[in-house]
Amino acid sequence: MSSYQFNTLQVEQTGDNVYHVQLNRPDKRNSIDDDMWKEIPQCFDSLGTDSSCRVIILSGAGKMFCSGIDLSVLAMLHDPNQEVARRAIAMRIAVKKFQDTFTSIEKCPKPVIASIHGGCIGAGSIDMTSACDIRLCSQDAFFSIKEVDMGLAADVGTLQRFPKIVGNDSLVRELVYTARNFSATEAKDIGFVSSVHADAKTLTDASIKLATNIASKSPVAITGSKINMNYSRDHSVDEGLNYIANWNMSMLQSEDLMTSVQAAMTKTPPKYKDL
Ligand SMILES: CC/C=C\C=C\CC(=O)SCCNC(=O)CCNC(=O)[C@H](O)C(C)(C)COP(=O)(O)OP(=O)(O)OC[C@H]1O[C@@H](n2cnc3c(N)ncnc32)[C@H](O)[C@@H]1OP(=O)(O)O
Repeated sequence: MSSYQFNTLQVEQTGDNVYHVQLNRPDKRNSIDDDMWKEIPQCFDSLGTDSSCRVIILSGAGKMFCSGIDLSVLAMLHDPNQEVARRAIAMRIAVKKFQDTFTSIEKCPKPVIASIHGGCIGAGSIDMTSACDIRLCSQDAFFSIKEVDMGLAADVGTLQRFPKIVGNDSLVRELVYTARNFSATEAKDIGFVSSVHADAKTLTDASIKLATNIASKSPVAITGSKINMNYSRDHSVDEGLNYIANWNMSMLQSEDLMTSVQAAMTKTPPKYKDL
């Protein structure tokens, strides 16, 4: 039995150093209720410091990946008994907490692969998966930046992360303003997902294969790459170069470097210690 126990997430180790986190409210299409908002950061914070974990796969149980925020959570945000300023301050705290949920995925020092099948809607779509490192999907996947249809501007990551991934401002605005569904093929064409697989089974197999490959690499190199790519996305080239120079003044002294060089010279597969 997994040592990770949650109400809304199922976590299991699937092979060497690879963990699989499933959103697990299939009857409610994995919509994100209060528990799930809280448990996602608990889960990713714990896996981030678990030395047996090098790569994480994130998927949804049942018919689809995720149908966004649980609509009852959205409805409950209004407290008519509070006066406007107190209500606004409470709302800000709530939004920041929701944001922190997905930021925990981005801040997790292990690569996270989103494995998306079926619907990927609203908070569970671009918001959550833009915070992941890599996205794979099945042919039946469809995506929608649904927020404007709920009467709100997306506020938990889409408007900040998605444009930097896709790099097509015109299309991003079209998808945000229309909330229209877009297909797996379109997601691949715009560079949001890296590959499309025939069905959920082949998607899972491909996700595990990719995760296993990454998990076989030096964990020092992988975590350093993630942290530095995240930093560089939000800073100038000069600042990014400075950051990696400071990072590598210690990390280049890792035994992983010698292990890798030796493995290359002797043509044997390298074996790295857990972090
Ligand atoms: C501060 C704000 C922070 C974040 C804001 C985020 C905004 C968003 O996330 S916007 C997106 C909101 N989500 C939606 O609008 C999706 C609504 N659901 C649907 O359109 C459909 O259910 C579907 C996802 C397309 C799935 O259709 P289908 O497969 O036919 O299943 P259903 O029979 O419709 O649903 C089964 C069961 O699940 C419940 N459910 C589905 N989605 C949600 C949801 N988002 N919230 C709560 N419940 C949901 C649905 O009610 C059914 O429940 P029963 O009890 O079986 O009736």
